[in-house]
Amino acid sequence: MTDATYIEQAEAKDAEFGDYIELLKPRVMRLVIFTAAVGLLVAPVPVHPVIALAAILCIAVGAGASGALNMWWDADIDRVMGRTKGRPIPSGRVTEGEALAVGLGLSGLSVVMLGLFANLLSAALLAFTIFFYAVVYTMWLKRSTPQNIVIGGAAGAFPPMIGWAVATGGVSVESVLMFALIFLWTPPHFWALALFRNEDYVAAKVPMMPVSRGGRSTRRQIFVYALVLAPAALALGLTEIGGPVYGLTALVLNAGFVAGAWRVSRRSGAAAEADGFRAEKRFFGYSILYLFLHFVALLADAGLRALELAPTGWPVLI
Ligand code: HEM
Ligand SMILES: CC(C)=CCC/C(C)=C/CC/C(C)=C/COP(=O)(O)OP(=O)(O)O
Repeated sequence: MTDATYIEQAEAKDAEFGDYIELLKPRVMRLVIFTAAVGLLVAPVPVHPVIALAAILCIAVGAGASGALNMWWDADIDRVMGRTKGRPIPSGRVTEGEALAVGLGLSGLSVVMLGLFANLLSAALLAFTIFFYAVVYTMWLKRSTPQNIVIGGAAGAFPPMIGWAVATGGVSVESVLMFALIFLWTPPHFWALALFRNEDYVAAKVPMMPVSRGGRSTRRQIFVYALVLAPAALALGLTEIGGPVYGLTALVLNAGFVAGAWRVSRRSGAAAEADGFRAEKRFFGYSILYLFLHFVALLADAGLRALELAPTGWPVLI
């Protein structure tokens, strides 16, 4: 065998592994995993670092597995949409059978391992989250109602609650508010993208809000969700895991989010088309930063408390 053949084989093998990783939707899931990790780390019960790492790995594998199941079921519509037609199944690099096997295998493995490393509640929540995204959202709601991502978005909101359950073995006001933060954030996050990817969803006949109810209604709803999201985000700052960093961060970020949503809500479809959906694209990018920084701020306040540089809770600001 020549050197060139060796190199070709090595490259083909690497590419194959990369395709399986792509099935796990790593770009979206990294923020999901981060929120789960923060849920675990800010809980008022210390977790042994090895258990914490193992649990976060299990949640990451479970999240990836649910992504593979989503890609298996959605292969037909992914083939039609410009954004997704290069994915491993539509482009023929991974078969549907392989994606299903990866999805089911990793789902089972992640749930069992989390049960062994942590506790039953967190494993049950992980199993329910995978089921909710892969079955309730992907197989049922996504193709049947414009409220698909409102209800289905709950799946993306569970991870910090799973992290919290790993540490505490329970559910609390704090974990419910972290859930609410992501749950209420999901519609503005996704509909901003759906506005500038509308043609994809029309072609694939997926009844996303802009397809079913039109741009005007979607823009108005983005603003309404931003208004409801702000108090929920601020309320998290009033709990035991809130603190000065979170309080100030949430104030600034929510003012920006409401302002951005207002701007999007005031634009006509024609104006958006004319400038290439600049405001919608910016708002979508900002939505990701928004969620990331809320969880960074929670982590920072937990750090301050651990160093005994801040008392617990909101009163520190007053
Ligand atoms: C039902 C709920 C959700 C829907 C329908 C949704 C939809 C999407 C879509 C279609 C994209 C574009 C992805 C691409 O270009 O391939 C995206 C991007 C993204 N989403 Fe969401 N999302 C949801 C929930 C979440 C949640 C819960 C998180 C994190 C906690 C999240 C984090 C992200 C991130 C980080 C990106 C950017 C990925 C990149 O860098 O390309 N999403 N989302
Ligand atoms: C722990 C665990 C199981 C976490 C799961 C978290 C979760 C449900 C994240 C959802 C984020 C996501 C990739 C939505 C895409 O929806 P889509 O399928 O409509 O988007 P697509 O068109 O890009 O496939």
